[in-house]
Amino acid sequence: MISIENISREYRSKEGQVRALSHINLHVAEGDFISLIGPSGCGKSTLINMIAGFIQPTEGTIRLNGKPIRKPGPDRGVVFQENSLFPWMTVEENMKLALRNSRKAVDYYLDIVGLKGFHKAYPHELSGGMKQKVSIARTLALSPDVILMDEPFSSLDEQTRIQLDYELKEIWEREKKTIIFVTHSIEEAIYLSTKVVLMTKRPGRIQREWELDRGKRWNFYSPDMLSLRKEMKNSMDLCCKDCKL
Ligand SMILES: Nc1ncnc2c1ncn2[C@@H]1O[C@H](COP(=O)(O)OP(=O)(O)OP(=O)(O)O)[C@@H](O)[C@H]1O
Repeated sequence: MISIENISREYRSKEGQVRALSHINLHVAEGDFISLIGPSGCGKSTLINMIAGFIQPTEGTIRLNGKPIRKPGPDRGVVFQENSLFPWMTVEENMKLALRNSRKAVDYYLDIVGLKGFHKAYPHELSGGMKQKVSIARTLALSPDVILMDEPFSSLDEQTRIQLDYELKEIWEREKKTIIFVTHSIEEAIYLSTKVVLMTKRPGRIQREWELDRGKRWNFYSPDMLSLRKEMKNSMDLCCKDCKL
């Protein structure tokens, strides 16, 4: 579905050229849940922003269903870390912006994220987790081919994040979505993904990929989670001795 072919990206800044990503190759199949992990500044957001079409690669091509990505489009939905709702609009109004006023679709997708009955609430009346659920509902309602999520739960407390991870996994399974997800949490990546991709420190390259069992029910504190976490952490320490995740 998505083919990332030999992508590199440089930025021009006051300090000169910054090479953020170098020769990234990755294939995402329909129904995959891919998590990108790696040290701060390794280019995870850069990669997501290129798939979204917000920025262009310096070298290489990204294709969606065979066509090169040149700009943003409705075939890709993006969920950001926070603050993507208009504060002066109710939940329903925020969603209708995306949905061209379909009340039925608002009801359907609010129900999916467990926010039935919150139509008339304003963002300031919702918790952080609920706001992120509205952002997810709005993105789902657009029926994109792929959903790009850049640290969507990182501003939430741990308990809420674990709850939203659980709900996102249910939604992904039920709605059969393709998701690319950026996180700093190895456990979250293992819990959610069909594939975890570890990137090196800048310039970001792919260090290692782990294919995970699609149907597995992970427990955050079970021995298999802890041993895989350790393996991933060791790989990361090897590729960037002085970085922290
Ligand atoms: N607009 C820009 N201009 C110049 N440099 C940039 C720009 N955007 C990103 N960079 C640099 O590119 C590198 C990759 O940044 P990016 O935000 O993609 O990393 P990241 O892995 O998502 O980081 P984090 O985990 O901290 O969110 C960083 O060194 C960053 O400083």
